[in-house]
Amino acid sequence: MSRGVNVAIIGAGLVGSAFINSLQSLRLSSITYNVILIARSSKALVSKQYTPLPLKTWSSDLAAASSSALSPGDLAAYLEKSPLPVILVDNTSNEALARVYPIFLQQGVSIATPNKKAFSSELGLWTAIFKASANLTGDAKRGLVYHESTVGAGLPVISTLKDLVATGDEIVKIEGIVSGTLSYIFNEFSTVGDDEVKKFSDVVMKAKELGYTEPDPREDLNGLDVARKLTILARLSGLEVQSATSFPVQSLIPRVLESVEDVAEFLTKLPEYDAETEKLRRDAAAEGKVLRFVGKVDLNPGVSERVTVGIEKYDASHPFASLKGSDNVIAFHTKRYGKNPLVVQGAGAGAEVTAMGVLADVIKIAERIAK
Ligand SMILES: NC(=O)C1=CN([C@@H]2O[C@H](COP(=O)(O)OP(=O)(O)OC[C@H]3O[C@@H](n4cnc5c(N)ncnc54)[C@H](OP(=O)(O)O)[C@@H]3O)[C@@H](O)[C@H]2O)C=CC1
Ligand SMILES: N[C@@H](CC=O)C(=O)O
Ligand code: NA
Repeated sequence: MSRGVNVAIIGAGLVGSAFINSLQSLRLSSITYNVILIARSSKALVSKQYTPLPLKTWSSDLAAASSSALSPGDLAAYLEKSPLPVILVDNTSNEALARVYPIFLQQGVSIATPNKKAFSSELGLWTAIFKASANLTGDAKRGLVYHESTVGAGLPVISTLKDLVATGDEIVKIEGIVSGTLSYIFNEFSTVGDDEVKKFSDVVMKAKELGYTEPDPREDLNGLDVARKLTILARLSGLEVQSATSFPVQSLIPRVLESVEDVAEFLTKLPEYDAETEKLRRDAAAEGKVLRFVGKVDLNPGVSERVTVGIEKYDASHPFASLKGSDNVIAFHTKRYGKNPLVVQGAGAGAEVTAMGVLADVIKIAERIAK
């Protein structure tokens, strides 16, 4: 007899839509995935009897839905009564939802998510999440939490790091380009040869159009998105990083625009400050170098700043200089791998590759909990 899980999907934007489409085309699965809830910020489709929602028409059904989005409390009450094990798929970047993960996990709801907020806010939330989960406790009444797409989208970054640590390897240093947006921006803006010089603000707009940026692109430009990812990598490596703002992070937001509240106004004004980034690009080019936005976790003894995030200059011959598109590259320097780091590279942003990571997590959870 086939086993099944119920799936509740919060967030149906770029990643959420791609996730629902990928879920529909799942093949060769012995597990049935019943979607019982799909919500965006103002609307929700909810199956009151926990029967599967029809997925072919989900988008128009959601647009026509009369229910407003559920509060985290109402969502928890609804999921608690599910007759099958439940996986909550959080495809938002909402912090309030991330903060109630411990409650969902305690009541047995598992979570798969690309939302970095839960894992990169204060250390207490990270600890509460894993204490409440079955990941650490092994308590089958609790939920599991998987978050591969929080770093490097669908690239196997989190799973690789967890495997290294679980098998007793020692992390020495992790170094990489972990923002699809900033990778794309600098790969286009600061190129080897620099034949055709592009405006920084034009490339930012293009990255937004391509769906690489956070819902608010300033979270990419101010370095916070990279800082959040580095916080996650550092914590998984054993460093008790207090928060994503507890180490040096370089921002690319012009100081004068820091106080602008509205995103649209910010993007309209950004071209007025192109000269600042253009100078950085030209100075690097004069040394035969390119600019790249890099994050590092350094566990070598004696290093004072364990985690750093910012612009670095690289020779044209360096592997970071020849990255393409939104590619991420993450080098794991470990005791076992010695002088040649384990390197993971490929598209690190975009709806399809991010949804792939989330769906792979959902499958891993379902294989453990389906009934
Ligand atoms: N895009 C990418 O390449 C990658 C994204 N991620 C992460 O994936 C997540 C989603 O990103 P993306 O799809 O690009 O973002 P979008 O802005 O396209 O989608 C976000 C969705 O979340 C919904 N939402 C926000 N708050 C709530 C809420 N309180 N209740 C219900 N729904 C809510 C929005 O509703 P509404 O439609 O009404 O606005 C929207 O549908 C983010 O955490 C991001 O960091 C991770 C890796 C790569
Ligand atoms: N905005 C992020 C999306 C993935 O986390 C990025 O550009 O990498
Ligand atoms: Na990943």
